[in-house]
Amino acid sequence: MPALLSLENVYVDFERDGVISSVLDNVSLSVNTGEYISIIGHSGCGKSTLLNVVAGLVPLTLGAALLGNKEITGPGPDRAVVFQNHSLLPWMTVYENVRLAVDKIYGGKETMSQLHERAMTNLDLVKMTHAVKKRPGEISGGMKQRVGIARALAMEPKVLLLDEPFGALDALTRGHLQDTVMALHSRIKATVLMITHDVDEAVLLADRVVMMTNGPKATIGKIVDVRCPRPRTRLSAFQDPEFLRCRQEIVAFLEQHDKVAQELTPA
Ligand SMILES: Nc1ncnc2c1ncn2[C@@H]1O[C@H](COP(=O)(O)OP(=O)(O)OP(=O)(O)O)[C@@H](O)[C@H]1O
Repeated sequence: MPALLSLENVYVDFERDGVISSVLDNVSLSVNTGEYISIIGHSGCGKSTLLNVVAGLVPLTLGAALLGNKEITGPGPDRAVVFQNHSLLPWMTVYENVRLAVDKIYGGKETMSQLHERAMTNLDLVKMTHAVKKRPGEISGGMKQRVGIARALAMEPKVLLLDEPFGALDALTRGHLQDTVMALHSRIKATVLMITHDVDEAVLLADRVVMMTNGPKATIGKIVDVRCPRPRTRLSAFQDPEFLRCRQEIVAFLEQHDKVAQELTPA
């Protein structure tokens, strides 16, 4: 089966005040339909840059990024991004925030009741129909992330891009949202690329964990296949030797690439 998404020898350089910095150096990755990929690596290595390449927000310096055999040349409705800091429009209700995305993509092609149905179905998927009339300022951080995910899902993207989607949440809310995303992934067979700093989260959710080397000139250092059976629960995963094997491999990789700790260790 051909890959849904392929990054082929991707290089990204940024230029600031005439100084060029090479952030990504020869990154290649193929992602199949329905796969859940976690991306982990030390701060500043280039994870968001990689995600932004797929989102079409960052141009490549060299190489190719293909989605369904078509070159990615800019943002498009086939890719939806959920950021860490929920980017809901504060003056709109929960419903209006989701409906806006629905109208943008399906407006003019579907009836009003179909558009309404789309917004409500996706709010129902993330269990937020009780708060449709509330504004973002009136709901919790976890709820805002749920709405952000509903808005992204409502676009029916080929790929869902999650940039540290649970990073700003407390542990309990984070756990609930991880469960929601796991359930959604198995239910709608979404293809997901998720950035996280949390090793357990990376393993729990993913089919493969992509580990990036430190920048500048970051690349993919290692990929771990997570063979824990699905559906997964936190409890079953944490007792699964396969989960622990993956966890150990990632922690070892991150420690090996931990520049800060190495700088702090006396010679
Ligand atoms: N538009 C840009 N122009 C110039 N430099 C940039 C730009 N975007 C990112 N960078 C630089 O590229 C490097 C990688 O940034 P990026 O945000 O991709 O890393 P990250 O791994 O996602 O970081 P974190 O884990 O801290 O969120 C950083 O040094 C950053 O300053």
